Order: sequence, then C-alpha cells, then structure tokens
Amino acid sequence: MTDPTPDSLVPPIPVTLLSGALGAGKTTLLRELLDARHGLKIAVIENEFAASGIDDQLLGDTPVTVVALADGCICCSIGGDLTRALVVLLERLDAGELDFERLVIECSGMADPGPIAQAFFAEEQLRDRYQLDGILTLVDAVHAERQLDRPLAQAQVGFADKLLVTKRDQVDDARLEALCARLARINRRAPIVLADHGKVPLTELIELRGFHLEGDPDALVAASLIPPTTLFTPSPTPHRHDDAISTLILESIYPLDIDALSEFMNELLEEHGNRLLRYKGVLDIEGEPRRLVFQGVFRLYGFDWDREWGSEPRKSVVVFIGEHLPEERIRQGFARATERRIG
Ligand SMILES: Nc1nc2c(ncn2[C@@H]2O[C@H](COP(=O)(O)OP(=O)(O)OP(=O)(O)O)[C@@H](O)[C@H]2O)c(=O)[nH]1
Repeated sequence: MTDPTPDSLVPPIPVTLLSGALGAGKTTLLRELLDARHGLKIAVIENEFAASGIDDQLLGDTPVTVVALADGCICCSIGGDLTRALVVLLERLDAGELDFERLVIECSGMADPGPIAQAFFAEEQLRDRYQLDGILTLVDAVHAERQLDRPLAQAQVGFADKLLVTKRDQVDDARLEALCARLARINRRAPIVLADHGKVPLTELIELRGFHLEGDPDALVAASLIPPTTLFTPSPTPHRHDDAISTLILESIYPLDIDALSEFMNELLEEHGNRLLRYKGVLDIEGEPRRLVFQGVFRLYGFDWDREWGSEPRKSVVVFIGEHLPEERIRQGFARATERRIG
C-alpha cells in the first residue's frame, strides 16, 4: 500500500447514477460519455454487466471485478453488492492500483434508484469519500407512456435530478410534448433534456449538485410554467392526475418557527418518510440571518445553515416528490410553523 492521503484532505469523488427503464438508452449514453474527449478519469459500476455490452469477456467470478476501459476509465461489475464494490474501488484507489476522479453507476432497468442513493448516506466511509452528484433518469420517448404506468418507472423519474429523453427521433412533436408535460407533473424539480443517441453535452451530465445543501430558493425548481402554491392557499383543489408519484412545491414569504418546523418534519418523516422520494428546501427562519437548507431521500435527510440572505428577498421554498404525497398534511405543517411565529 502506498501512504494514503488522510481522508479529510481528499475531495469526495462525485458520483452519477444513471437510471431508466430497460432499453431506455443508458448504455448508449454511457458509451458516448466514456468515448468523449473530456480528459476525465471515470470509473463505472455496472449492475448488469453481461447485459451492458461493454465487454462480456470481462465478467469474473469474484463479486467485484474491476477492469480497464478505453481512455483510462475503469469498469466494475458488482455481483449485486454495491457497497462492496464502492469500498473495493476506494481500496484500489488508495493503493494506487486505480486512478479515477468520478464514478458513474449504471443502474439496472429494474432498479429503484432510491436504495442505491441511500447507500451513499448510510455508511460513514462512503459518506466521506463519495459525494452523490446527481441521478440522471433516461426516459424512452417511444415506450415511456406505457412504462410510466408502472410504479418503478415513475419512481425512476421521481428520483431524478435531470431527465434525459431518448429516441426523440422516433416520435412526433405532439407526443414528445405530452410526455414532457407528464414528466414535469411527476418531477417538477428535474430539467428535461433531449438525448439523441446518447449525445448530451457533458455539462448537462455532471456538476448537478443534486444532493448538495445550497441556498437559492429559485434554483430548487426546474424552469416550470406551473407556479408554486403559497403556504396560505386555503384548501386548494387537489391536483388530479393518474400518476402515483408527483411533486408538491410550496413557497412562502413568511418566516418559519424553527421548533415548530422540526417538530413537523419529524412527524412527517415518521409517518410518511418511506413515500418521500426526494425533498429539498431553502427556508427563511425567524430571527436568523442565514438560510436553512435541507434535502433528503426517504427518512434520511440533512440540513445546514447556508449563507446569509443579505439584500436578497427572504422566502422559503420546499419541494417534495413522493408517492401519494400527503399534500394537505405538508401544507398544513408548514403553515402551522409560520402561524406559531405569528402567534
Ligand atoms: N432511435 C434511437 N435509438 C436509440 C436512442 N438512444 C438509444 N437508442 C437505441 O435503443 C436501444 C437500447 O439502448 P441501450 O443503450 O442498450 O439501453 P439500456 O437502457 O442500456 O438498456 P438495458 O441495459 O437493457 O436496460 C439500442 O438499440 C440503442 O441504439 C435514440 O436517441 N434514438
């Protein structure tokens, strides 16, 4: 072993999860990414090695097989044990046997990205050494309409920081527009980008900072024509559509009481945490010059004080993406946290 640099001095390795239904175009995108002349050393974890077509000859008997790809990238088959693969990559990196600066995990078409994302928060070593940068979900424009009737496909969309619509060349404008509208209802946080045979500018794929705690309230929501609902809208008409997974965005100009808010968040996560795929917020807390930012996946969440509001207008924005979201409950919880302050 070479002398490892202390963990605290090593910047975490950014990780991108590639998700999407079978045949959505994940491998096509991955190949384009690996072939592009960006000079990045990318490690890849495949959880469907044989199906990936990257190189079927590389399958080994050990649970984790790490192989060299073109351009100095490496590929790692995981035999189902993601945590083990992540640890082995670190061990080999620290030992100087491998060299990479980013990691891409291609999830199987049947995988729910939620538990995969959770692996990066659950274990201390993984939390310290890796930083989940973003979840990219590929959506097959030809088959999405039917695929999205299944909960798994909706969850893959719901978890995404960005949605990449593939096979645009196979559908007309009307169909594409209808699909994008549906995707935006399920996940209003994720920008939608078209991927033509896997060709997407690198800037759309990396540095998404989807799991970072950052405090720009307006940046929480993808450019969307649907306005957020203010916290004080009384009994709004529930948004009706057939998809089980949807987005709720709340916005308020009234500061929140931190005690009431944390009480409410604890209750919400206790009662409904397993249905909350992704949630993020930038909050204006009464009496506090800094913004409070939080983000989470299911019951795992983090929060932090971010920069001061300064001269920027103070406001709170929260975004919840979940299955059968308890919209009224969330709305009331946040409204109560402002009422308590008002007295
Ligand atoms: N027409 C068209 N075909 C595409 C596009 N992107 C990918 N494909 C094709 O779609 C098929 C499936 O693509 P893959 O990249 O293998 O999809 P995948 O998501 O990795 O598939 P699994 O590993 O089975 O989940 C291939 O034949 C690709 O060439 C696109 O933008 N347009």
